[in-house]
Amino acid sequence: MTEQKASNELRVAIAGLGSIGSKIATALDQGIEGLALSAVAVRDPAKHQSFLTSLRRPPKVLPIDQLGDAADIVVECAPSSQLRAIVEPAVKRGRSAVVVSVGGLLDNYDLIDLARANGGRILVPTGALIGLDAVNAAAVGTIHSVKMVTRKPIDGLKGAPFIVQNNIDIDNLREPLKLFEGSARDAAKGFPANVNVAVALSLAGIGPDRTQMQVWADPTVTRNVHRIEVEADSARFSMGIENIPSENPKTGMITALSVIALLRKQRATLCVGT
Ligand SMILES: NC(=O)C1=CN([C@@H]2O[C@H](COP(=O)(O)OP(=O)(O)OC[C@H]3O[C@@H](n4cnc5c(N)ncnc54)[C@H](OP(=O)(O)O)[C@@H]3O)[C@@H](O)[C@H]2O)C=CC1
Ligand SMILES: O=C([O-])CC(=O)C(=O)O
Repeated sequence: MTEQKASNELRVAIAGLGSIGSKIATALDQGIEGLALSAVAVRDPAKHQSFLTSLRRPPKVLPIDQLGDAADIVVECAPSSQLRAIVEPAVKRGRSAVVVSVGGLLDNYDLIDLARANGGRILVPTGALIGLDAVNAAAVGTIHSVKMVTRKPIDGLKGAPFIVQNNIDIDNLREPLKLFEGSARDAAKGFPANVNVAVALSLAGIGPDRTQMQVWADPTVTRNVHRIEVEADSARFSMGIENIPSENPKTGMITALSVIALLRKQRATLCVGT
């Protein structure tokens, strides 16, 4: 049954309460103008019980496919394997889905048509990256090339399918090793928990096949480092960000903050940046 709204607040549901989802839940509980946390979905509710009861207004705990019944905006922050199960029912109901496992969108691109047909929306935050406003703007004109280089500490790359399938030993590295060079689409297949940022960049710009990417395992860095070069008919720009890893070493701390900033914009009177 559809939940009745108590006010004109936008109801927000969160799928996944890991390093990103728990920060968003806390921010919503502390107060974001015009928004209220209505529901969450987790794999193991018992594990998150004490966190949820510590919130001032504990949300409902629902199965992931029911979040769209209880919310206007569903925020996906679970592993990309769950992306479809979270986003499909939400956009079918005409809801907005905020997607952080952006790489998973490439294998589920029909969700965009599904959202369009049902009045839903898919919102991709800048996440752990920088400057998607400039890339969006440049894409209104013509972008000639987008090149990105990602360097991560060893702990942030362990277990990536590309490393496992190619039997690459990164544990004993003493100097940086280029693991991958190719398209953002192929990078997302090989490093699904590491290069969502490259897919977001590609969707803002010239697409996952033309966006060029390198991935390095770098024992000399302690942060997730992303450098980007864009060549367009309106501008040439270089961008860089050095993310402090969160409690999940693969995920930069700024990712959750980017989603919170996106949520703040939903009802803010003053919005800055595109
Ligand atoms: N767009 C971007 O810039 C970035 C995107 N990401 C991506 O964001 C996503 C989330 O990252 P992060 O928060 O660090 O990941 P975590 O591993 O910290 O958290 C994932 C959460 O999803 C939950 N989960 C797993 N399976 C299910 C399920 N079937 N139903 C409901 N919940 C489930 C986990 O539950 P439990 O706690 O029980 O294990 C956990 O709480 C990842 O896909 C990551 O790759 C990361 C960094 C940047
Ligand atoms: O946090 C980061 O620096 C980027 C990341 O993991 C991703 O894009 O998946």
